[in-house]
Amino acid sequence: MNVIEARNLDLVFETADTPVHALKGIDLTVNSGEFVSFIGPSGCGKTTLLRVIADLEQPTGGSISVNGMTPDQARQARAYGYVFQAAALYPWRTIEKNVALPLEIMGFDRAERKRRIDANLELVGLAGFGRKYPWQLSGGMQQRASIARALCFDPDLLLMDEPFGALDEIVRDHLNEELLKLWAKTQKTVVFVTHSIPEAVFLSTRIVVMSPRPGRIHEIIDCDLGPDRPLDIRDTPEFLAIAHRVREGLRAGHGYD
Ligand SMILES: Nc1ncnc2c1ncn2[C@@H]1O[C@H](COP(=O)(O)OP(=O)(O)OP(=O)(O)O)[C@@H](O)[C@H]1O
Repeated sequence: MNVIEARNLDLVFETADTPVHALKGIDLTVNSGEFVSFIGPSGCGKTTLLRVIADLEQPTGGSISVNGMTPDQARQARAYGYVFQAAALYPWRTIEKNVALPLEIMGFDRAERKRRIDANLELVGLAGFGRKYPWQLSGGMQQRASIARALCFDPDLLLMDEPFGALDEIVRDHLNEELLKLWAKTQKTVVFVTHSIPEAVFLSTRIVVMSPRPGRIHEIIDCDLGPDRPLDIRDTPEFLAIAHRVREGLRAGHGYD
């Protein structure tokens, strides 16, 4: 089943001076269970495209559906969980209270909230940390908590905007492995924004290479490394060949103007 279907999508931001053509002619289909990454230079529209899927921005042309609905209907049906660049946890709430927030808004009763909080903190490796406050956890743990919050109402689709961009490489590697396991276990569809070629190749089933001004899809690269990907797969010729294709695509799509 198609989870996301974008056709000839356009988005122009009207600004005080010149309009910014953030997305142009985007055609993209994401199928159920895929892990699709958007990669491209800063300002090419990766975040904007993710925000259009999440109904946080309105396209100025073309069409898009999410789970067969408009983005607005999909948002209201809680079709997706969204993970931001920064963990965006409320500092005055404990980790479990932060994870509980969407569940409170959706009206789950106390027992069901507790069941889901425990299950999702366990899933992201934070069992036992529910009573801590965000500032008592490392950056990587805070980002795991924000993933637990996005997963707690069990959406089929996870939208992730550079969730590990601010973390050091060792923590990032570890969370990449954990995310891959979580994806295999839950069978969710993931759309993931990144600047990192190794991260995109390690995680994805397909990589969408974008180019700037206006933001377009330059190329979509299949990443058929199979579901079992230990970190040292990054040293294999297959991995390096895909990384090379992505780098070439980025170079070709970039005007260096
Ligand atoms: N609300 C807005 N108003 C005007 N211009 C905007 C707005 N949001 C984004 N833009 C512009 O649209 C373009 C695409 O931005 P976007 O944040 O999607 O890029 P990106 O590829 O995610 O960048 P980065 O990798 O740096 O996060 C940029 O030129 C940005 O300045």
